[in-house]
Amino acid sequence: MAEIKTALAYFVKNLKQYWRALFISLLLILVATYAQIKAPLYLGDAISSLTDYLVASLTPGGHGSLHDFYVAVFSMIAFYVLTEFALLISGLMTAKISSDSVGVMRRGLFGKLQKMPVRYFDTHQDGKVLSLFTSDLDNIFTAMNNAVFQIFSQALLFAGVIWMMFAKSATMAWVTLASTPIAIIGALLIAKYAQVQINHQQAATADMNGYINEQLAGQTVLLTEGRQADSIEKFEPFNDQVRVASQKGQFYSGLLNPLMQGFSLLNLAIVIFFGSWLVLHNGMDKASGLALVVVFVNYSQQLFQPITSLTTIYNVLQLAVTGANRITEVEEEDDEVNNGKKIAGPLKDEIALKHVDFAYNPDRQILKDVSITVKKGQMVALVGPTGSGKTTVMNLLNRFYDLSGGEITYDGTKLQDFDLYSLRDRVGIVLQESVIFSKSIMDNIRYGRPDASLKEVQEAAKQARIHDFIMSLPDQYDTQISPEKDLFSSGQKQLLSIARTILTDPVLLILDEATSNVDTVTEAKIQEAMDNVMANRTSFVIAHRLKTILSADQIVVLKDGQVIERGSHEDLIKKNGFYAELYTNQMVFE
Ligand SMILES: Nc1ncnc2c1ncn2[C@@H]1O[C@H](COP(=O)(O)OP(=O)(O)OP(=O)(O)O)[C@@H](O)[C@H]1O
Repeated sequence: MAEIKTALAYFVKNLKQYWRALFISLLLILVATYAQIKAPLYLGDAISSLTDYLVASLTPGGHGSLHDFYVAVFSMIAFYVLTEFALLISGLMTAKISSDSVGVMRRGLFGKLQKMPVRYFDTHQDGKVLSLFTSDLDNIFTAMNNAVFQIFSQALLFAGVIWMMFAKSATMAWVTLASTPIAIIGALLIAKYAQVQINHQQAATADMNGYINEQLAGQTVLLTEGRQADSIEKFEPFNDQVRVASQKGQFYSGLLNPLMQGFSLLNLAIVIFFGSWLVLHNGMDKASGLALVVVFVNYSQQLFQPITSLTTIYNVLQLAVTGANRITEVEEEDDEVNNGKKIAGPLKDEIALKHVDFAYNPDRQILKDVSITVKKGQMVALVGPTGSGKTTVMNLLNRFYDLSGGEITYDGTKLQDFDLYSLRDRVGIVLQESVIFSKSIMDNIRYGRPDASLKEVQEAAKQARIHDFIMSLPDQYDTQISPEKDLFSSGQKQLLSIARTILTDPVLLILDEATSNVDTVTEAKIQEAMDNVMANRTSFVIAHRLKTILSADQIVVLKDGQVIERGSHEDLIKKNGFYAELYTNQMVFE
């Protein structure tokens, strides 16, 4: 019940701006339903007036008139045309309302994701976040487009037909309704079984997608290790699960229509048989009797249409309710906290981490009492074994997470006191894994400063040592990059992100040195590019190749989240501790 309440609240929120169109659309359905249940009455009139005419014509000396017959036939046609016309317009309006409102929902969800803290993306699989857009919003669209209005129109039709039948003849109405309870129970049972199978099918598909995702992500390892046959063999059970579940789902859903057809025919037989019997034994005149049976034959068919539709819709609605609940869950997540009012300006003095403690999860502390000060224009290098917390320090400087203890200050002001976006505007980050967007090279470089001119972009690319490569491409800076057209090696991608960072001219630079194996020429270029971007800039560098940080003003050695040594390269070598050992080991392999 709570699920339905949440889903309703979500729909009301996103549909309220369309209330006028919705109202007109529902009104049209009302008109269509009224015309649809009214039309059989004119069919009855037509038959009875035709019968009267025939009887009169066959009586010697009598002559009948076809006037009433024509009126009835034209009225019937007019009502059927009205039905279809109103349904057509309402259908078109529904399609527009559904696509517009799902567009609003999509925009709302996408906007919400942009405001989420990094922690949310750490703890949620990309595939699951994406399925909110692909699967959940699609289910909502299907439900809105096909189901929501159908419920209204079919429920109205069902009630209207029953009302009309009783208005016309209560006895015949009871005869027509006699078999419907069994039909409704049968339809509900089938819908319930079909739902169970659809749930199985969805779960099996999610498992299979997870497996495919993992295998595709690890394709290179899979090929190198020659595990293709094993990968295919392990895929089979997942595939089988989906196949069996979808077969069963289709079987139960497929049963519904024939079963309802069967009930409808049975009902038709009852109506014709008992109807004729009643007419014959109730002393009704033949013309009216015949007309009454024909009218009820029509109603009996109209009665079964809503039962079939409503049970088919049930499954569609179920999926939409689940989708709306999943999206609401995301929308209710807290936004990234941004209470600070101060606007970060150019750095005057220093950035300092003071006794910083931090944990991603409460049960495991990552940083313990870390203190680092970097003066304006200085370069601090962070070194340490893998998992020692280097990237974590960088994440905190950009306020991707809040601290558990201690503080980080920017010219003496705590990071929380700054407006988050102004702070991040001042910070430039070059990550190990460079991010490239499906845009032109030009737009990729000026991603952080979309108004930059070609000259400025080229200057940044020159400093980043990637300009010559770009100029060697046929479309140069207009070259479009896409996942299918991966022109850059990982080293070149890092040069491109260095160019992007140079262009934004950040006050504080965070640089995570690429660990990927790049050739020596590219490595030298990366080094030059890094030197260029760091020149006269306050910077934090995570260094993996220690020879790149020999000139750092301060080297901070982290181990298990704690600072164990600090000083210049010479100081640390003299100290002959952890850093000296690390350095000596690397030099042996260089
Ligand atoms: N988002 C996260 N959620 C939970 N734990 C995390 C998260 N990111 C990192 N950790 C954990 O924090 C610890 C420090 O990780 P971090 O990435 O800061 O190390 P690092 O020194 O940068 O390592 P590397 O040199 O391998 O990049 C690791 O034990 C890691 O498992």
